[in-house]
Amino acid sequence: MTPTITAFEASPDQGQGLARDMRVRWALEEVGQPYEVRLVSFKAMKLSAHLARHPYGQIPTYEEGDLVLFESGSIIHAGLLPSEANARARAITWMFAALNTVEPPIVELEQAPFVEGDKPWLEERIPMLKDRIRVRMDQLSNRLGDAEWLDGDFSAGDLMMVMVLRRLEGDGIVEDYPNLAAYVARGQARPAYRRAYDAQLAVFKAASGG
Ligand SMILES: N[C@@H](CCC(=O)N[C@@H](CSCc1ccc([N+](=O)[O-])cc1)C(=O)NCC(=O)O)C(=O)O
Repeated sequence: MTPTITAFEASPDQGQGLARDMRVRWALEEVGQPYEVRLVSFKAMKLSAHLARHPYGQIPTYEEGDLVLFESGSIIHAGLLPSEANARARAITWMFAALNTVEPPIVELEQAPFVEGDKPWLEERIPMLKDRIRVRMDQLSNRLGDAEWLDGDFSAGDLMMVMVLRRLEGDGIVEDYPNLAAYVARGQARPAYRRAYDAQLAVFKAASGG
């Protein structure tokens, strides 16, 4: 049965593959799983039909038969997790590390200008947020060293970590860590990534008449 995911009808990321449907597209492409896409408007995301799929009215969601999932981290195809039990557990560890430890300070930095843009403390807070991110970048860079992926072969842990690090594009932080910049570039060079990126970009181009 072909699964269906949801994605923005017109993504605010201008087709740059930063919205979280990109993670699901990439994972499905990695395992060669064809999928359908239901495009939803911001308005439709908050209506009952979508809220039945996603309690917060967000994207992405994943439907396959009577299975309905939300949370990009959970919608990772079993094919992307190693079959060996310990390696599989470590890949899940790295997924949580990306989503629970590395991504939160990055999202906080990204959101701050929108949420606290008019607050007097913002100017002082931005450097502090960047310092918190750099602590994690230091640790991740030291752990990755000159390895190709975080733990042996490419896994869901790497997919998530690459997508989380991409959220720093334009901040100049990842570029200060050559091994992390090369790690992200390796992820982006994967054929499955390119297919996923091009597919979500095509949606944006169609929506914007591009
Ligand atoms: N924890 C959830 C978070 C889902 C989420 O944040 N979805 C966002 C889109 S991806 C987050 C996102 C949005 C835009 C950009 N961008 O660069 O423009 C990047 C990422 C959404 O639906 N937002 C609409 C809403 O909340 O009403 C997951 O990982 O799936």
